[in-house]
Amino acid sequence: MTSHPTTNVPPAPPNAASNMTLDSYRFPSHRLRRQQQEPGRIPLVLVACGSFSPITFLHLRMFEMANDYARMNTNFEVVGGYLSPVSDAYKKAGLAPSNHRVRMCELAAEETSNWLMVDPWEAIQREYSPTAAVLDHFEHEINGVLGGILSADGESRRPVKIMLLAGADLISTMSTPGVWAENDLDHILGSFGAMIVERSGTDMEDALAYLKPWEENIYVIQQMIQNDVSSTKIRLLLKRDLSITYLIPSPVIQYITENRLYMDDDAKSKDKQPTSK
Ligand SMILES: Nc1ncnc2c1ncn2[C@@H]1O[C@H](COP(=O)(O)OP(=O)(O)OP(=O)(O)O)[C@@H](O)[C@H]1O
Ligand SMILES: NC(=O)c1ccc[n+]([C@@H]2O[C@H](COP(=O)(O)O)[C@@H](O)[C@H]2O)c1
Repeated sequence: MTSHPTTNVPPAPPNAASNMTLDSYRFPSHRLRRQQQEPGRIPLVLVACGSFSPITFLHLRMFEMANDYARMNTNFEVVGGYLSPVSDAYKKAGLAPSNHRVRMCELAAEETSNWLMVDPWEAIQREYSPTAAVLDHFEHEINGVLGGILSADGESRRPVKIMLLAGADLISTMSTPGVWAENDLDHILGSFGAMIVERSGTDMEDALAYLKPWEENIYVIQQMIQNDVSSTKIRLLLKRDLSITYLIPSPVIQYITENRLYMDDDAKSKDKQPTSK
């Protein structure tokens, strides 16, 4: 008995993020709002950096929570949201090959949302890109190459604020010596800013204590419905041959099944070919 979908995952279109290489890379902007809808607000793009091995509903929920938070509590207008999977050079335990992680993020974004996108730029780099460099890349693409966004009255162009979207566990690593360069912290939290989703197991006050100099640029989002699904727990269930249905999007489950991901520790490093199914 299975509640998994039985149809095959569709192949990615040729111009999809998951088919891009360093040579063919183009910044995905198909869902980026090109004109503001609300005059007087500051246009905002949210960028979530992470392993996404695999992507879960909580990763997707973070964007919805941040969008609600921005609308209700700030003067920002969210005009786009990006998932930026880390490159294979990160070498974290449980990291499936980047082509698979990008495709899973793409399936999740395309199938469950009308505003989220996946940027494969970080994932396809041979070297690891620190988060500050990833945010610089978004700044360059959105405000440099695309020239920002058209104002609501259509009469001028405005720069878009780029902000990191992360869970509290990530922000708590910022006070761990040696994990983040001091300059990078200042660049991320001083120039860009961050929206932080609380996470059980992380004390928000402790996590923020070290980050006082930048507190005006840090927005803390409480989860009204606690969800502590994590990629680690999903991988654990898969290894034990237990169901992951209703924890991650069904096309992603289907993709994992078809590509036999997370079956054992070797599987992640062996199959580096993009799926052609
Ligand atoms: N349950 C959760 N609550 C709040 N934030 C979360 C949750 N799960 C993931 N995040 C955040 O999502 C971002 C991407 O994280 P990542 O892909 O490393 O996910 P993860 O589920 O924590 O992974 P792993 O279990 O492999 O360490 C991070 O900023 C992380 O803090
Ligand atoms: N120095 C840095 O820029 C730095 C340090 C730790 C984590 N990160 C980023 O945070 C994200 C999540 O990392 P973890 O899965 O290790 O929590 C990744 O995208 C990673 O690149 C960046």
